[in-house]
Amino acid sequence: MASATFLSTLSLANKNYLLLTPTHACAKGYTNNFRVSNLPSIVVRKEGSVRSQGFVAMQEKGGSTLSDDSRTKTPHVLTVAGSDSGAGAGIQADLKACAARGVYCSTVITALTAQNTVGVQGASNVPEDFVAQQLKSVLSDMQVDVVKTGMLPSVGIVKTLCRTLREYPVHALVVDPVMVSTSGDVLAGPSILSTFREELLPMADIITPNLKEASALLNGMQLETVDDMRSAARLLHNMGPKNVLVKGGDLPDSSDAVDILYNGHNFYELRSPRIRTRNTHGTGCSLASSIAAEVAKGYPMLSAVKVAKRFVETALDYSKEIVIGNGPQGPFDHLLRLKSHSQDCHRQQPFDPSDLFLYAVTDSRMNKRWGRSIVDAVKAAIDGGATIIQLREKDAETKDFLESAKACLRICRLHGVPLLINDRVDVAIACDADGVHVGQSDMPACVARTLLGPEKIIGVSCKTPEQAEQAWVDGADYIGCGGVYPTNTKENNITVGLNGLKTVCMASKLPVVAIGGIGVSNARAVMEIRTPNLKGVAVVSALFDRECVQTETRKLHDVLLGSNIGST
Ligand SMILES: Cc1ncc(COP(=O)(O)OP(=O)(O)O)c(N)n1
Ligand SMILES: Cc1ncsc1CCOP(=O)(O)O
Ligand SMILES: [Mg+2]
Repeated sequence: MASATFLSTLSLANKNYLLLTPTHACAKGYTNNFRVSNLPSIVVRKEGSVRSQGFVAMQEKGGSTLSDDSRTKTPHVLTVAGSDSGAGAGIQADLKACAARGVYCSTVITALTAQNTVGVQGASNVPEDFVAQQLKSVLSDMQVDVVKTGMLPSVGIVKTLCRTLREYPVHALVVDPVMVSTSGDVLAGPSILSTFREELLPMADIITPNLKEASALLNGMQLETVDDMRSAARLLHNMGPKNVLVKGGDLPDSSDAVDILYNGHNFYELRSPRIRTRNTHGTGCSLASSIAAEVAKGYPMLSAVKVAKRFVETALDYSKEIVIGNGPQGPFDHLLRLKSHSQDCHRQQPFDPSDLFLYAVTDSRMNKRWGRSIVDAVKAAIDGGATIIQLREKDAETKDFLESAKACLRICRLHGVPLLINDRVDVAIACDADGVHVGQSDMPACVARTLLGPEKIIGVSCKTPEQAEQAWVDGADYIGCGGVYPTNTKENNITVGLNGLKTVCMASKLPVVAIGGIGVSNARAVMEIRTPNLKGVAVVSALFDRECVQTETRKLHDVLLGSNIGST
């Protein structure tokens, strides 16, 4: 029994853990995973001088152990690097990469560079003692899991870093041996090489040189083939780092990007198609930071490198057309969003409840019956005055649905009409639709919100005030209430009538659109229930089970305008 050794219990992720001092743990020989009474496993590690003032608990996680304290389980990377005023590389890239990978990132700045997409116009080193002060501030206070290094512009700064890391050991050290910027400007001169070799590399868990850096560290060795990269990785490994990733991005005549990872036992050739883009500034920093982030989360090195490489490739691919700066090497977008924002047709307006005014909901069977494509149906509805479109394609194959959705989205964006997808949150994400509509037995709105993010529109079908309240709590933007009248479009649908609609409207904190059996003949009666949050009508058959969608939409539009309600 360990009852005499534990001081208290620690709650992490709703589980209780025993908390032991390093002294107790070591006295008991608890230097590895163990199980005490009915509490879950804990690993306790004896720490260096600063950490031993507190208690360091380490949660068992697939055999991998990372430090943590009782206040937070956030993985933490400290980047020690230079600032890039253009924000494509350096500290700024590291912060964005870590944020994108969901890891906290603190920063020690070693140099300021005046830099843009053209090149480096100036650089000013931070004094060594101030680098030391920054390191101490972070490492003496925060539980850093992984230190990642970038631009280390002087021998003194490298030595300061190594000294501080011996004083404040961390779980892992990722060294990106930055020497020359992508524009060809020197960021750390040759004088630094021997200190790298003798002091920093032996402490590293991984180093990530590109061909030029690997060659510089190996006294100018020529690196032109994948075999050369393997030889370089082996020679660099002899200098002491646990892993070496030689990046072959500059390898001539290769349609693939080939990197070689060597851990002293095995070589891994990591190949991926080369992404043709000018926006590659900061890829090295971002890759190293992403590796650090994955290691901080507890991944083994091979997985960390694979995930990091995939992340950077995806970001490059998403960003291949963005235009930032006039120089030859632009930055890329770590958060994978700039691409869609940069498109002229991106929906720029937030959700406007008045968009619910004339809500056209497509139906694949009706379109088939009338021999029209979904795209033609959507075009006609917009031409007739529809103010929002929902694709409700119950029978479509996913691949076809996605293609149609993309085509419809282009039309909707041209006309400033929001496009929502019924039921299929996956399709909405894949085509970057403006939102989704979900029913009571579809994906819960709160889950859809998590997947779609804060900006997308989410509608929920509600027949009762309780459901309307839940939709509000779940973060929906509007509710659809019906069937107001009997309908053949949706099987076994309960009709709530005008009274049911009114009851839900009165209770709802969200704007409401009425649905079910609504058309030219009864739309006015629906709008005349006169509750302020009833904003419009959603219609399927009265628009799409007709010969001319545009004419029917136009007629309904006129009726709604005539009712003069809900249009503001
Ligand atoms: C605007 C609007 N309101 C209600 C519905 C119905 O959604 P749901 O209850 O999920 O039923 P299906 O449409 O999926 O059969 C809707 N689609 N749109
Ligand atoms: C999808 C749906 N949800 C409640 S009623 C309904 C069908 C509406 O179709 P129609 O407008 O043809 O009655
Ligand atoms: Mg549904």
